[in-house]
Amino acid sequence: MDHPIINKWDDIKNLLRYESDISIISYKTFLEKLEPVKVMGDLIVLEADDQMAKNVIEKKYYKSIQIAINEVMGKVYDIQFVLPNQSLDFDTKTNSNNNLIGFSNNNTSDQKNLNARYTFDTFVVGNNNKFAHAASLAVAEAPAEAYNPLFIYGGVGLGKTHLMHSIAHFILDDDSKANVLYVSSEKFTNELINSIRDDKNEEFRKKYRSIDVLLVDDIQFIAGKERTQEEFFHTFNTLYEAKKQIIICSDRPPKEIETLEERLRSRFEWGLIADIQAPDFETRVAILRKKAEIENLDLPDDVMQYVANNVKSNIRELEGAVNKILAYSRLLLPKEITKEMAEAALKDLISPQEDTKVTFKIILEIVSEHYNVTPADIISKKRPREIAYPRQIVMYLCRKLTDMSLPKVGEEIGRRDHTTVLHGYEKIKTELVTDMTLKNTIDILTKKITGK
Ligand SMILES: Nc1ncnc2c1ncn2[C@@H]1O[C@H](COP(=O)(O)OP(=O)(O)OP(=O)(O)O)[C@@H](O)[C@H]1O
Repeated sequence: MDHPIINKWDDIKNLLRYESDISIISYKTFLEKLEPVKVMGDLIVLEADDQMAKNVIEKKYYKSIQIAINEVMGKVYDIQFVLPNQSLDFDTKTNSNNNLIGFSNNNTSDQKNLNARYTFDTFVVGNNNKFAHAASLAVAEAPAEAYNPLFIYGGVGLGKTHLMHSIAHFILDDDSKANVLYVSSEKFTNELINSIRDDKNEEFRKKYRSIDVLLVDDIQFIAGKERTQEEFFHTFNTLYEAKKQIIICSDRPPKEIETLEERLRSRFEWGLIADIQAPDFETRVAILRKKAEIENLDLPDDVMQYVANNVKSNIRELEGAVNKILAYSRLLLPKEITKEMAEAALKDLISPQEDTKVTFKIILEIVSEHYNVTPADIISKKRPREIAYPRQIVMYLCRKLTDMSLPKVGEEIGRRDHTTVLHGYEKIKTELVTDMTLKNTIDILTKKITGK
């Protein structure tokens, strides 16, 4: 496996060993042999020594491990534990879209490319999402019979992906052999580009046209891409005519996706369109309560209300706020979470936003998340390609999207010599002329950064 966590695994283990409340005997008995075997988006798979250790770790140490990982990697991951005999078929391929780093499990790797936490059970239903939730459940219970296609739209971080994964899990729980495929439109586009490049168009078609349930996330990104739209149109028709279920997500309704071909737009409107709005205060508190329950956290009511009152429009940020409070509480004594502590932990998050201008920090965060490296890695001196490359992308995007001078970008990124920044910028610019996959990725990153 090729992922930054490998180099940092000893630091994580040291935190568990020396800085947590875990006794040295427990550490040696259960945790010492724990090793990362795969990282997939926000999910880390850890291999436990044996069944007994796995059971105990799952029950008692999940949170401590998650916090230690967060402290070292600067990101909260979900964790899944496996046993050595559950070994999977490894490769070192990076799937930039789903951040799949680690194993490919033959034909089922895409099916497994689902976040185990995103199920109907963990989804809180409120006024903002009850229609989309009901529609998703109906589709999950009767694929291709209830509504086809199902088109879900809503703003950033409001639960569209969570609902899509819930549908996929529900269908797979019912029939583990169902051919369910979840992809983002970025992955669809990149696979198409690669299949054309490698003369494997037939394989691509075969893969996408033999699916029982196709879930495509962020469809708005295919707008303006003629060849992708053409291919998706035929995929859609083939599946639809074969009575297979199609579920599509977007940040806006079909009629507002500019440069989307009319024939696709009308197809997206054939079935049911359901929207998700920002949650109201009560739903935000209910989501926090659910998170506390699932993760066994002791979050006092006044803390939940403080967070819900201040983080309003994005559930990912709501969760991020809780994770920040947890990380903060771990560093301080007493560890008991209070409203004062929450205020201190969230002061950067909650202080009035300067403006919506594109900043270095936004570029850094979005690029690191996309390439599954930490912001700290990007501004470090490390040189492996999986870090150096996203660093060059950050340099490129800073030049393209901000008015920062070369020396200023150099300063932010920890390079005194601004010619390094110029070199990074020029390199990506040159590659963009011939590399369509990179172009697609840059387009998507730009849209995420600028919100346009
Ligand atoms: N109703 C909900 N109940 C519980 N958790 C939720 C709910 N809605 C969203 N979340 C959580 O918020 C986070 C963001 O959700 P998700 O990734 O599904 O958003 P999204 O709409 O797909 O965002 P994007 O537009 O960025 O792709 C996830 O961790 C998800 O579990």
